Amino acid sequence: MDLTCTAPPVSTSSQQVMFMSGPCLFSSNSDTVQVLSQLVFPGSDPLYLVSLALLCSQIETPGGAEQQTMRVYLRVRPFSKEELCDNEDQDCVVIENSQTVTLNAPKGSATMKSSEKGVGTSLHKFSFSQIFGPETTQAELFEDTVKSQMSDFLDGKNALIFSYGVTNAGKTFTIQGTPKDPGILPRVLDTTFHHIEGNQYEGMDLKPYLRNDAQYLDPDQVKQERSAKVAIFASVKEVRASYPREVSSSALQVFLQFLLSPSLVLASNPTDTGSSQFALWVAFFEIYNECVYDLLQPSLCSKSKKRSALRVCDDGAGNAYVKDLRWVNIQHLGEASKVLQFGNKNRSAAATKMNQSSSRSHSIFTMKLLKIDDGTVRRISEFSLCDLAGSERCNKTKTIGERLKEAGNINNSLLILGKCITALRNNQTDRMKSSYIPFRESKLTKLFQAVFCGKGRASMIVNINQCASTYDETLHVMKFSAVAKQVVQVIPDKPLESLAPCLVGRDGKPLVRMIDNQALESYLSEEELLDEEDEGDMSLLPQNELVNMIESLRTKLLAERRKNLVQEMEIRKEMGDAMIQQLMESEELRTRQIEELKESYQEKLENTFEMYKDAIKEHAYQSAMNNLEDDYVPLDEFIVEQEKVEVWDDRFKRLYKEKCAVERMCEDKQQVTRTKSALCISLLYVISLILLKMFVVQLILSLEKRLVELSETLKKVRDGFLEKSADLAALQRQSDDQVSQSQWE
Ligand SMILES: Nc1ncnc2c1ncn2[C@@H]1O[C@H](COP(=O)(O)OP(=O)(O)OP(=O)(O)O)[C@@H](O)[C@H]1O
Repeated sequence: MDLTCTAPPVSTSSQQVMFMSGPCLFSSNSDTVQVLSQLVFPGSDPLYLVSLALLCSQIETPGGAEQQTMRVYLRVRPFSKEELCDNEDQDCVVIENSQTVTLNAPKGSATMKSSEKGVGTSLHKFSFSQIFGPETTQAELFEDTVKSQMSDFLDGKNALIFSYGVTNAGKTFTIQGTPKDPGILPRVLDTTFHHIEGNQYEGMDLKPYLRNDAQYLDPDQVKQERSAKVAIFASVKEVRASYPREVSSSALQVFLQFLLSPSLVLASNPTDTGSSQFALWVAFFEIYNECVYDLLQPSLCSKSKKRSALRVCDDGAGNAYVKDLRWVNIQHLGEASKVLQFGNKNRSAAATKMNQSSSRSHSIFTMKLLKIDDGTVRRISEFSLCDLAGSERCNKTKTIGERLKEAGNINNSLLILGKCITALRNNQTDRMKSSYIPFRESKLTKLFQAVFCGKGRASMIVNINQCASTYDETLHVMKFSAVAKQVVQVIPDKPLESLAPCLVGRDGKPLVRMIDNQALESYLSEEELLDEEDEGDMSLLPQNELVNMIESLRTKLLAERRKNLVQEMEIRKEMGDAMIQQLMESEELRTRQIEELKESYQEKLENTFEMYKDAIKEHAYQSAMNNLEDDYVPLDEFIVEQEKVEVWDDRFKRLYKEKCAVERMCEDKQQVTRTKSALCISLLYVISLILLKMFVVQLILSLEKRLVELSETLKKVRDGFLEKSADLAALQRQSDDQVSQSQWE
């Protein structure tokens, strides 16, 4: 019986809530799970609750939902010639059997150094769902890994494959391959087209909307879709024309031949498509530095335009989707290859513009298969292939500036992915413990939360190389994958056909919706229906029994509430611890980054200095070379010139000699002059001496004369004195005589 209703503005998932919460699907224990999971992931959708309930309450899976650990495959790529020349082959990776591999630390690796110090071991053993050695072909890998997910996708279930590994380990080769050796993605497309062949919906008026719904397009919108598609394909033609003809055409031919080759179609019987029709829509985007960029936006090709980041939004039912992402309807394999080429071209163009290598971003190619019956979308299944960025850590890579930021973001999103996987695993192993799962902390995990939580099957292909130089990083990748391998996934065995997507119109408002009652019944398990009957019986019980039952239920409820409270407190504490831990880790990371930044600046400075030195040397050399070119003369002219130079040289020498002679003469003359002068000076000196002597003699003579005169004068004075004295004496005597006479008298 078909149930027709005018759907209220709610999404598919909110209708799932109705299905779940009607009959008593969960035991009291699983009710706890529901409360808890709403605490941990507010808005998480009920299908996830089913999976969590299965994990936590150990109850049998209703309707036979399948539980299995996540499939983790290992692919070891062969050595390149250069790597062999560089002595990278040191038996680091030894494949023991199809599921076990041993890693031997090479000399000089950090692991070996730690083991020599007694910390850890140099030998590590890992097991995988399956190991693919260097000789594995792309076809073999596809057969043994993707096939089961491929059938899931065609049966209406979701699938996710992501390739993980260090840079240059072969992730892109595995996902996309090369034109001559196509990888998983072209093979998935090939198989899908083979499956829907003859039943393709050509209307292009039913398009994916939000995460799980579909939108009805009016003729104008269809026209817009067609012209956008034409623009993309036209641009791809231009790309092809820009390559040398023989290369582009032959490579493309091989790729298209591959795509069209029936031999590569899945060996399994394609599911019977009945009268249903199918539409395949694809999107291609990348996450770079925690920003989502659409790789199918034509504007990206123009050099001047800056590409704009898209938002990751919630559809209201806990499902993340990329808002305004371009979805392209593809009708055949040729179109698929063009879309892929266009996206890759955009990716490398953007990478060049931003000076990044494409391996620095996570690229995601998503296909949505719409199953359409009588113009109504019955179900939508999704297949995403995610080529993760290289997993190397920033302490190894010499990262500066933008590189550091990008390495930080890559490491962060991979770290969050790792944390989600670890938390999922922990929650599953210790069911009393519900750790916070940080899906919403990175765009990558936010987008794939639904798949991890039971809305599809995820598998991981771990790519490694065998190089000794990247051993430590490879070991890190292997440890991460060992955790991933333990995650249990709950995959509903039925397609979500009963939860038919909500069909919305141009304005995004829901249109009339059909619900297949048969599918609805098949979705509700026998147990659930029996529960409903039990509920009916209860009303017939006597009043006292009902009162008792209410009492016991109240007691149970109180006990549950108490338990919930304790668990909530534990969760809050764990979340707090996790946040503190994360803060400490990010602090440590920042410190390390600053240290590295310092080191790298130092190194950069030294390099720049060296560069300048080299440039100056180069410049000097170039100038010398240029001068050499400018001054070039033929040999004959050179000899003539040389002879002239010799003549001039002789002349010059002669002149030089003459000049020297003249100089010598001048010098002699000067010498004579100097001698003459010296003689004159001597003569003058002698004359002056003579004159001086004469003057002195004269002086002496005059002094002598004066002395004589003075002596004479003195003599005269003395004589005069003597005379006078004699006179005086005579006078004295006279006087005495006179006195004596007088006395006598
Ligand atoms: N299985 C393989 N067989 C042969 N060649 C391979 C294989 N895997 C990878 N290669 C080659 O190794 C090189 C590196 O591979 P690829 O570019 O896929 O690495 P990657 O991990 O995607 O690197 P990045 O993270 O930098 O994008 C390429 O030249 C590729 O062709």
